[in-house]
Amino acid sequence: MCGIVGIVSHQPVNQELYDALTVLQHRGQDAAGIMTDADGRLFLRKENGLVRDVFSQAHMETLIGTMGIAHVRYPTAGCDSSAEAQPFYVNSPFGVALAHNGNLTNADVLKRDLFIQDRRHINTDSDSEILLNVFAHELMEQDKLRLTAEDVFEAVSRVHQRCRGAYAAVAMISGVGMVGFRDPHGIRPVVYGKRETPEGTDYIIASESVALDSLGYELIGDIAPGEAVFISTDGLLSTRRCAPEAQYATCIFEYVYLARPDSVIDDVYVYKARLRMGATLAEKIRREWGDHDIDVVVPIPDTSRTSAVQLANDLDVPYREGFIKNRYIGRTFIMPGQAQRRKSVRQKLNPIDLEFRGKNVLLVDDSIVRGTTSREIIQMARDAGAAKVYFASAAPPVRYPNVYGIDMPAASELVAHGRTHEELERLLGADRLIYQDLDDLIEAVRAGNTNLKDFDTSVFDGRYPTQDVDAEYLNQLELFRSDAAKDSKRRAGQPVIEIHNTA
Ligand SMILES: O=P(O)(O)OC[C@H]1O[C@H](OP(=O)(O)OP(=O)(O)O)[C@H](O)[C@@H]1O
Ligand SMILES: NC(=O)CC[C@H](N)C(=O)O
Ligand SMILES: [Mg+2]
Repeated sequence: MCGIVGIVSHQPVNQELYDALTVLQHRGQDAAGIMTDADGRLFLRKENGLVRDVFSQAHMETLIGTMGIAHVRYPTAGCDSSAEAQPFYVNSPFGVALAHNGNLTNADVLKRDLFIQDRRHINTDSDSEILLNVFAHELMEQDKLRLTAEDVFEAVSRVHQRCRGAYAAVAMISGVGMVGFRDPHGIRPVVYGKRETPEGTDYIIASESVALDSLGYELIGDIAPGEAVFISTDGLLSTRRCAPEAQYATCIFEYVYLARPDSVIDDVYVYKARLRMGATLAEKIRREWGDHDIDVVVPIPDTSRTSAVQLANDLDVPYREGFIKNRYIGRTFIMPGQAQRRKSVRQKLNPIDLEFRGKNVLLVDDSIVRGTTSREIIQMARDAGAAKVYFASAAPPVRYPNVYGIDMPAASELVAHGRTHEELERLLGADRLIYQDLDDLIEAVRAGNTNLKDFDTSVFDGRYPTQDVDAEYLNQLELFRSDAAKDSKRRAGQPVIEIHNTA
């Protein structure tokens, strides 16, 4: 999923970009980067690691300038080398840098076209470097010595014509300004906002509204599907719809798990959507299991808490924090490699056995993907003395790969893929397993904004809104990006020679 942010300010932007990245850390834990522009000179620091580890005091002091973009990465293409950390940069035209959240589904074709038609060089396997080069090429095609907002919008329109898949991006054109754009399905979120200062208006573009809240910016709105927002270096903002056929198909998994609950995406409060998920799940339990014998509802921290509170409330059953989370362990789902994920669940969560002993416990999670968390947790609840362990998921079974910026490339790694409900119950070791229905999930989100007609629900129903994902594409993806394929690459231990322009 990745987190992106860009700021055009009247003050140095280094600290604000850093602070925004820490607030977006939940979107990517593998690498982080900041690039700033000070009067036409660009400064870049990017490296693998968490935000707090990547930037030292010395780096921060060197990242000067009043315009900049930044990124936290969770890889979905290429590899996890620091050479593919973002922002990416090309020197022509004018010097362009880009940070991308999402995943292109026609990266191979684009890469070939860039080489053969556009005579551009791509140096990594990252689709984001491809996106940058398509954008830079189309800017070049405007053939202007001084680019205007209209020229930038034209280039974005051409990007929409050439690129397929998911992309929420922020790009900086040295000496010209900053542009944020979102693919015509609006699959990944991106918002923009402003802050009035005595020197003038500062602008921000970011993956989630929580970044604006924490920096004191006021939300102007979401960048709509196919829309672009341009802020010139002298602080003028303009927007344009750059794709005629644009229509919302926001990734519904953002509301289930990816986004922070205190963010608002496409006018829907993520927190309220999660409360409604808990309510519909409670309704389903009452409908199908009227004589349930649940003594206590226990969430699996962190993300499921919001749904679990509402579920417990509606069932009129006590809600208890039976698992304590180690606050120094990050999100396990977005960690690379299954071995690390499995180990992290045990390090991350520890039961308070008082809450389990002799009780019928309903554990609640936001989703079951590979089944890493649920399998471990159910066993931990039993070890802690639970009489019965039931398990509820606020999302339907995840059965299909994601191709739009979540690293779930292989159906075979998804625990619900090709398994019946009973098989899953047995495999996870639950006395009863309850999944949210897809229609209920959609309604739980749509209730916040009834203008949202469609969502990207591909991980639940295999319906890919970009309509270019077929069995052949998914087979290739599994071949190259499954855990096994990535592990064997890592084991091969090939050294990576990087291109950096840091001091
Ligand atoms: O079935 P799985 O493959 O285990 O994936 C699902 C789990 O992963 C996520 O938790 P994570 O620890 O990443 O983050 P959280 O602290 O935000 O809940 C999610 O909230 C589920 O608990
Ligand atoms: N999760 C994402 O948004 C990833 C962005 C891009 N595809 C990368 O791998 O770096
Ligand atoms: Mg979790």
